[in-house]
Amino acid sequence: MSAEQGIALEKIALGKTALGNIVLGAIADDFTGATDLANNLVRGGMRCVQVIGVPQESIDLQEIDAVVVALKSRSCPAAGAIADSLAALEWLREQGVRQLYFKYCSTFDSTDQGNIGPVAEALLDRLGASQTVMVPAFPINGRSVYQGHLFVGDRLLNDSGMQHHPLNPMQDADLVRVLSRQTSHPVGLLSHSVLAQGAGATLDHLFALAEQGTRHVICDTLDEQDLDILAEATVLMPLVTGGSGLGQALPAQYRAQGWLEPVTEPGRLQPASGSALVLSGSCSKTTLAQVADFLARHPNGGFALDPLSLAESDRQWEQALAFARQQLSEQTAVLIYASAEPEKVSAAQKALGVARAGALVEEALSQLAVTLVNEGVGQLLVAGGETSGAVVSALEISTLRIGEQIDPGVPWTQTPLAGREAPLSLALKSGNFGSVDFFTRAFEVLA
Ligand SMILES: Nc1ncnc2c1ncn2[C@@H]1O[C@H](COP(=O)(O)OP(=O)(O)O)[C@@H](O)[C@H]1O
Ligand SMILES: O=C(O)[C@@H](O)C(=O)COP(=O)(O)O
Repeated sequence: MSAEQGIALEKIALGKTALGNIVLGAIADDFTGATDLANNLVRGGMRCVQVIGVPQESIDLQEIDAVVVALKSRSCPAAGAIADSLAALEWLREQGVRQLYFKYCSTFDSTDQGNIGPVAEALLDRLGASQTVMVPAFPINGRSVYQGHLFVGDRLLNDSGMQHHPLNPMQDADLVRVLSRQTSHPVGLLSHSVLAQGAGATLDHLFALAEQGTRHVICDTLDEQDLDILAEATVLMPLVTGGSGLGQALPAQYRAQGWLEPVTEPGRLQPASGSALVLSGSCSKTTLAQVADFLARHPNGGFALDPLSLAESDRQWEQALAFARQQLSEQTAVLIYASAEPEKVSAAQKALGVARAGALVEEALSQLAVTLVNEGVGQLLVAGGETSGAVVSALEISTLRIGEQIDPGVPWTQTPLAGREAPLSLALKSGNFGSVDFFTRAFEVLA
């Protein structure tokens, strides 16, 4: 980036963001997404803390380079998502962050009603900024964008399994079109042919779009090198948005700006203790394969929950609890899951409604987590973004330190819990992340 471009960028966009010691403040629309971003920042050499919601009390942010505020704002009505995101923005500004990052899903999880467009719009307005980039790509996990179309591996988004998502079925891979349905402002494209010319050409294109009033720019991204170019071009923007991929490239740019000190082992945690439990409310294709792999290894180790039974009475929940207690007392692996194939999910949703079916599952898994953690579970793996949000809220967790990566996008984290001497080790797995043996291998990483 030339000096003129840097100055011009600050002039058109830097707005009123306070400059402080914390380099990056992020607002994540779900809890697994938050740990995914935090994981990449830690791997980039940033000392990072994840807070659950906007902290009500002051927290110690000394020797912290990045703070990720985890919200549950992906699937709620847009007005609530905007209000929560703006509250997070205000809190982060009070901490004096240099750059803001709105983290959403690498599969652009949203509906025509929002929430990505309306939230990005509200954040730009509040910052007095004129433009932001949209970078959902996460190449190491197979998410890439070409001519504005999102791919998962070699499939277009709408053919990747995401078209069956229980809460936000993604039936259009053209992100310019998807986002245009969520905002009244024009949506631009940074195509790969421009990006390939480097950060200078990228910035020129962004400026040209800004002059035409284009506030949101979907960015093509094929690989890690593209992320590096995007990070170089956007390091001075007040607000960037995307999946966690851009977060893996930004720390090097912060170092180049002289904003980061070198640290050793930014992600070291205490040794894990207590028994191990897996709870899964994700119905994503990857999770379904992980559930099947676990059940093949432990034919008697799994208990399936069904929202239709949960709606009738507490009986199935009590059976699940008894099953988990028995398995844990025998120190055998245990998985409680509601994860089901699309046909089964739609049947439950038809009978109960989408929201009620989801809420019943989330409540059942959360209450199992609360009971079993109280009884000695110390290593808890939760699969699913909404599911993780529900479990973490029920456990009244307020902060997470980020530790070792299990697979790209999923680290172990640790949190102190009232009434427990040792911290709880917690892994929050995004639905579509992780290798097929994730439910087994995650605990080997901790051992
Ligand atoms: N069998 C089921 N029928 C209907 N809804 C379900 C079922 N199992 C899980 N759900 C709901 O589907 C949603 C899955 O979303 P989430 O936890 O974010 O998973 P992912 O990370 O795969 O998107 C949750 O709200 C969950 O409660
Ligand atoms: O960016 C991603 O893909 C993840 O960080 C994420 O947000 C996934 O969401 P869930 O699949 O709902 O966990």
